[in-house]
Order: sequence, then C-alpha cells, then structure tokens
Amino acid sequence: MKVGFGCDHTAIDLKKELMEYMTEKGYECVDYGAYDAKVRVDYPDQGQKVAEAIIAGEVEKGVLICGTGIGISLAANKVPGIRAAVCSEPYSAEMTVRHNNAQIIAFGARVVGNELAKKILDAFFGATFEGGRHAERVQKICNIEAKYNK
Ligand SMILES: O=C(CO)[C@H](O)[C@H](O)[C@H](O)COP(=O)(O)O
Repeated sequence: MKVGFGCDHTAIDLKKELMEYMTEKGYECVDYGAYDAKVRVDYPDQGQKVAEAIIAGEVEKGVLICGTGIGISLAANKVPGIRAAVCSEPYSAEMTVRHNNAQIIAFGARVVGNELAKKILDAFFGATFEGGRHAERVQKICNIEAKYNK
C-alpha cells in the first residue's frame, strides 16, 4: 500500500522515523513535506497536499502530523471525500477505520511520543472498514458534504 506523509515544522523528525518504520513493514511511503524543522510552515498546506493525493489516487492513505494533529486534520477534511481523524491512542485509530472508513490518521508531535505514534499507526493500518450500518452513516457524512459543495 502507498501511504502519503505530511507534517509541519513541529514533526519533521517524527515523520522521518515513522516513514522508516512503515517502510520496514513493507509500505511504500511518499513524503509530501515539510522537510526542515528550522523553517516554520503552515500546516494547512501539507494537510491539503496529502488529502488531494488521496483523491487523485497517488496514495491510498495518509498520515498527517502537526503540533496537535488538529489543524492539519481540519485542513485535510476540507477536501471533499476525505475523512481525516485525530487520534492520540490506538483504540480510536482502529475504530476510525472500522466505523468511519477514514483514509487519514492525524496526531500531534507535541502530544504523542514516538513509540505511541507507532502503535497508533499499527492500529490504523491493521484495521478494515466493517461496512453495513457504518457505511450508511459514512454516506450521511458524504451527504452533508455534498449539500454544501454544490
Ligand atoms: O495543530 C496545530 C494548530 O492547530 C499545530 O499545533 C501547529 O503545529 C501549530 O500551530 C504550530 O505552532 P508554532 O507556534 O508555529 O510552532
């Protein structure tokens, strides 16, 4: 599976470590920036890049990291069709795939440590969407989006 990674200046080292971790597990990791911890950047730019890469079919899923995970996920969720979830622990990371069919996991480099971040990725990428009643609920989310994107 191809996975897109994006972050702001707060998470350069964590992103690098997680990309290495996922590459070792056999994932093909694509880096959408940022690249330099000394250069302050705006998290919406990387959130948008990874979200658009998913919609374009360049990558299947995404990992977004800023200081809290909140701003970068808010930006990604503005791209129609994207479901990005902020999760600071593995249970939510698993459930956002099983029940919400989220394509992007987001978290904060100032919130979670490196080893917890790996556990969050294990849970997210190890889960499968359950469909059924959850598909109907996800469709309702899509309907809200469609109503405001005419
Ligand atoms: O989620 C965020 C904002 O909603 C992030 O924490 C950003 O990484 C944060 O805004 C960066 O702040 P900085 O003071 O410019 O480092």
